[in-house]
Amino acid sequence: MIRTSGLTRHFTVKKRTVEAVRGLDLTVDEGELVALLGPNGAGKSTTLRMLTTLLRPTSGTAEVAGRDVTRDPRGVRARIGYIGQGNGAGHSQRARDELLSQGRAYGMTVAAARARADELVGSLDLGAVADRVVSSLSGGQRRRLDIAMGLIHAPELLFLDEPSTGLDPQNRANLAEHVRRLRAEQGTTMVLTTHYLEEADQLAERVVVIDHGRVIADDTPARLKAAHAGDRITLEFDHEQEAERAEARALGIAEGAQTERTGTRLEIRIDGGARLTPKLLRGFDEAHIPVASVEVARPTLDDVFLNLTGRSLREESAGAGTQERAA
Ligand SMILES: Nc1ncnc2c1ncn2[C@@H]1O[C@H](COP(=O)(O)OP(=O)(O)OP(=O)(O)O)[C@@H](O)[C@H]1O
Repeated sequence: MIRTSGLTRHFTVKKRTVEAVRGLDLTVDEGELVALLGPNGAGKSTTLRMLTTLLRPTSGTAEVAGRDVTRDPRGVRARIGYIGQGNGAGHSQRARDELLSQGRAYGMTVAAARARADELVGSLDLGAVADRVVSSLSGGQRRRLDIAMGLIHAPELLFLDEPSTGLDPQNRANLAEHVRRLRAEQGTTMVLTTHYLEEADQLAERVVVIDHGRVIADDTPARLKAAHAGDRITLEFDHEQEAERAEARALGIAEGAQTERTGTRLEIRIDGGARLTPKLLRGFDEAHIPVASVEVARPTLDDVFLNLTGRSLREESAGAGTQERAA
């Protein structure tokens, strides 16, 4: 469904070259639900904009839905749906009419557009708001309408750029549920970008981790976590000295463990941490090191990112949005 080779895009900002996407090789098969995950500025939107023909690659090739993005952009556009970041100003049309206009813009007959709009209003749970003007819809409803608009012409492939940005956690979960259902009901191949770790983890069958314009990992969330991150055991002690002794003891018990000590806290990363914890606690007990508290956490995609780059995706996303842009 998508095949890119060495896809690259540079921008020139104040005589400096920004390498937004550098030699991206990506394959997405029919029916997949893939998330491009990365911090702000990683190159996710630029990749999506090249795949949807909104931006010409500097070099490399991309074939989308069987057409080349540079040689046949119209052919690509006819076969895909694209939902960009946010939709700006409110609209004075009713939601259902907006959908019908969109269908007509794609050359559908009134009857076909109406039938398809009804179907999408049903699958995206828009029945209660379909006759309201768009500007009066909530963020979550608006986002669902955006998705319906992107799907009106029944594209084989749907691109969603940061679909849940700006939504509260409940609406985000709700949107994820709708995306999953759409996939199940309509079999549309979907590629979405996100910097929400939980969203990528729960929604996508495959996560492509992008950093500095390159793919640094590409697999199912479960396999990424198994390959790149262990469980995290966090221990608290009453005194720093105890944490120090516990660290030495832990390294003797848990071979291959990675430890990090901050004051009275000791963090241990290791595969199978949950099963190892009782053994560790027995070891500390034997050495007369009293443990104040213990917590075992399964790895997250953030741990994967941390392991691959030495940086946390959470911190990067929190401090987002200060990059320069030019047209
Ligand atoms: N039109 C542009 N002009 C100049 N630089 C740009 C332009 N668009 C993107 N960039 C730069 O390219 C890099 C990648 O940006 P891009 O928007 O693709 O990242 P992203 O991963 O989608 O981030 P976000 O999560 O913030 O949307 C950034 O350094 C950005 O500043």
